[in-house]
Amino acid sequence: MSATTSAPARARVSGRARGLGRWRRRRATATTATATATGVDGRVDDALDWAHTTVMKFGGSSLADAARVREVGAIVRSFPEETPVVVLSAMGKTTNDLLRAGELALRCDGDHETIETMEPLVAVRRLHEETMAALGTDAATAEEVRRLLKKLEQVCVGVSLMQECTSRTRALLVSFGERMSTRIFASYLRSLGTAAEQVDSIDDMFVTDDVYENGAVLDETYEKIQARLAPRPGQGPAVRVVTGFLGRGIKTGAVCTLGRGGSDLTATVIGKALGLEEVQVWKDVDGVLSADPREVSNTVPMPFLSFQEATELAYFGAQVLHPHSMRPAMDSGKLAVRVKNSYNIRAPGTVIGHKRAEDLHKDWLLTSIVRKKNVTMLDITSTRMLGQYGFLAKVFNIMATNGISVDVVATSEVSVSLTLDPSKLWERDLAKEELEKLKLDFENDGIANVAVSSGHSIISLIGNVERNNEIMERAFRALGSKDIKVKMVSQGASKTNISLLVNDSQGADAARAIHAEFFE
Ligand SMILES: Nc1ncnc2c1ncn2[C@@H]1O[C@H](COP(=O)(O)OP(=O)(O)O)[C@@H](O)[C@H]1O
Ligand SMILES: N[C@@H](CC(=O)OP(=O)(O)O)C(=O)O
Repeated sequence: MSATTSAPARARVSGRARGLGRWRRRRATATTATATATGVDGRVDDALDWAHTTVMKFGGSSLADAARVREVGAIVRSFPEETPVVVLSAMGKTTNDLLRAGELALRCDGDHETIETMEPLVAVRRLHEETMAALGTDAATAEEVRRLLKKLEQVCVGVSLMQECTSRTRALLVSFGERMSTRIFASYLRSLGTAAEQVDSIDDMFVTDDVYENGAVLDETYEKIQARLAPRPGQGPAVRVVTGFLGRGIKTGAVCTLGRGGSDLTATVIGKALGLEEVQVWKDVDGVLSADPREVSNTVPMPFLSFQEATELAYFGAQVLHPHSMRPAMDSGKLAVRVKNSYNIRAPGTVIGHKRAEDLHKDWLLTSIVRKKNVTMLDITSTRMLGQYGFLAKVFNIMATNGISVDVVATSEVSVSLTLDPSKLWERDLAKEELEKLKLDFENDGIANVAVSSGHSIISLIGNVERNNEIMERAFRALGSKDIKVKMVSQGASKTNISLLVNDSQGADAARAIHAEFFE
């Protein structure tokens, strides 16, 4: 990475370096991985050395506008001894705007002018134009970004003419966000004298199955990343600025996303592919917090989380991490994930790894409280007699044939209560249809009677396996004091997570009461 730094940037970076000093010194000795990589021609190349590579992911919250892009540039350049791979999400709320543009286009009649002036498209264009103007983006990049903006408009015209916005189209629409942010950022780094190259992850790199808006990353991706990011003979090191969130479907060749928040997963997949020891995920909070800060005040950051805790937390609804993003790190055996705050770079952040460090948190009880809203519960009661075997097998078989995933389960011999993953039921009509079919499947087979109720919250308590009795006792005391009724309790075999079901209307109060009991 080039050492050329403008005066203001240098001042900022050196100020920060004091705060980052200890962490960086430790990183310098820790990051000595030498990966065995496969070359472009498929040859295994033992000489490839990723020792000076790190992966840094910045989400939309870190890239809200030109000022934030400058800050992110300063962070990237404050690791002069390394050549990072930078993974970026779309700027600010661009992904949401692009989805809204698709929806609105459906209500237009294909008229170019109406599409061009649609509010979400105007917002996307304005944000990217203003950012480029403020950063002095080079002419070639600005032209490329404008070409993308034009193409985006054409896709919206297509949606309004065809009068359909399919999952495949939505994936294509949102891809413009990451394709623009990475180009603008790479150009900005170059303008500061840092060699940088934009890389499209949809361009022979991330291969997914063909689930357009929630693609699973396929194994061939790992070799492709090594080939794509390998240093090129005769070229000096350059920061690679890679689009997060995106891949290409293996059969259709269509642009696919890795699901909302999927750039975290892009980063850990790259970290595993390059055999690294740490991936940094930069957010707008001081790490993984004890609860959602938008709902609970006085939250505190967790210094350490195990992969299992982080996965449970993400799966049960904490927006801070993508639910699948821990898997590549877990599989790699040596990769840790560090969550840092791009707005407060001195905060140590959260390290997510295999082992809880002995000296941290000896007395820890509860790690985090997560609330998942809008949950539907099924109460399934067997119509057969006690002792009937195979009841649960039949229940889960019916769930599987209906393609509905289950979150939390509590059973007795003749009945089972379970909650359904709300992401599966996000369209109202579909939810109704799916639920009715599900009920019929149970009742037609004469297996069970089903009662469906919605509007629940799952409060998940991620905590210390050894001290579950204490967690339960104190949580129930806190809920009791606020008169909050618990409708279902479930504790997984892993015991990392205790789940309590309450009414949505009491969900936020429940999270606050439990948080106050354990953290305040
Ligand atoms: N337990 C939690 N810890 C930290 N942040 C959380 C938690 N639960 C919810 N959040 C929210 O997640 C946000 C960060 O995630 P996200 O918006 O996806 O970041 P980014 O866009 O930078 O990837 C925070 O601003 C915070 O409001
Ligand atoms: N831009 C995508 C992908 C992503 O990871 O975003 P973020 O890092 O801002 O959560 C989204 O909004 O889902």
